[in-house]
Amino acid sequence: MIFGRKGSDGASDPSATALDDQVRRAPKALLHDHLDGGLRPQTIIEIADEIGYAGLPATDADSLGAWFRESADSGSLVRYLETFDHTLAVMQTTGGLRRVARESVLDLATDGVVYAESRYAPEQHLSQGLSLEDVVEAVNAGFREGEDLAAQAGTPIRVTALLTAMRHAAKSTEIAELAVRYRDRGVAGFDIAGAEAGFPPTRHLDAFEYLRRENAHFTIHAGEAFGLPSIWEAIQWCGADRLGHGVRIVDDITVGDKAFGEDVAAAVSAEAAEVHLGRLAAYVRDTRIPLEMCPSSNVQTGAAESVALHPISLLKRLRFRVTVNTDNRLMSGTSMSREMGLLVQDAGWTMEDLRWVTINAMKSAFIPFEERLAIIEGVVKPGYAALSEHAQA
Ligand SMILES: O=c1[nH]cnc2c1ncn2[C@@H]1O[C@H](CO)[C@@H](O)[C@H]1O
Ligand SMILES: [Zn+2]
Repeated sequence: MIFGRKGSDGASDPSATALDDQVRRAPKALLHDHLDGGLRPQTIIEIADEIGYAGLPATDADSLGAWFRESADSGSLVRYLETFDHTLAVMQTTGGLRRVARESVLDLATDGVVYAESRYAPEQHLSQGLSLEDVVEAVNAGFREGEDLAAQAGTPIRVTALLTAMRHAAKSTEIAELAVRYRDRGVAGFDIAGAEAGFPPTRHLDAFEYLRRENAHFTIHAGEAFGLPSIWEAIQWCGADRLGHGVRIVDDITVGDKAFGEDVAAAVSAEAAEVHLGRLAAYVRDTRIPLEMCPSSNVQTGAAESVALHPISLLKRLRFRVTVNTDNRLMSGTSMSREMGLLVQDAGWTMEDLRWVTINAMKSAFIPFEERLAIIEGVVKPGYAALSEHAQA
């Protein structure tokens, strides 16, 4: 049982197990997953041992995994981000990067993910003397190894990298240039991440203008810890193709005569007819800007109250271009199956909803159109069709 559901008598609920199984077997697409937020605890321990890093807060895998989940649970994005010090510490060598990249592909493939964009900030992996190019090439090598092993295991997956620049730093143009240099070699786009408040995306306008001139793709973490101005800048000043999180777009949505936040429980279950979109929310929906939503992560950083009350359910009903993502599998103790299972269990989603968000994600991917279409038509649709035939049999 993936999600740990129990029936009211404490025994396993067989229908829940069947559903878990369906969700796990469904083909899944993932646009927002941080490479440095998805390590196996045991790997962190082993690499730390090899390189002599003595700073880990625990020395057995279970306690270390629990430490990450609990420390990330503070309700503050800034504190959440502090936990990355330990994962970054073991990702400073080509061997470490390659292993982490390979294992992340295998873990995603085992979970039924068929397409993933994995992001990381090359500038955070230079402390032991690697160059930016060394970092990208080590990660790419790990991704290719992971893809080969996953294909051999009968769980094929396509993985591509997004290069992130840290929003508090001043390397975004350099990283954008790196992303363009590697765009035909395993890198599909660019992102900015890190603490949001006080670091608006317009600080990095040069990088975004350069990427647009180069016909390159980028997403921006916006509307997570900070609200509408951040989303507006990301779209209207920077020209983001997609929004990382974007949950706070609901600040521009009213239900009846109330703001979304005034009565969240009523708002998430509102009928479309009662809902009014402000100009920015309408723009995001009209222009089909993809929202990379990460339910568990948002609950941990305080951007949402719970999965049941997460704005994603209203946004889905209003037919925004919603996608479901993991963000940081280690810090949230999660997987794509778990995020989707929670939406089913806590927010009433159906398998049809999961199929819809998966197609949304593939439509919004940064790989070329024909390759996206091949995965939608050749993998996602047949995979869901097989599941429903199996369920009816
Ligand atoms: O949810 C998030 N919001 C903002 N930044 C994040 C989030 N998750 C991870 N990172 C940041 O992105 C870097 C590169 O992967 C991570 O090191 C972390 O600092
Ligand atoms: Zn993120």
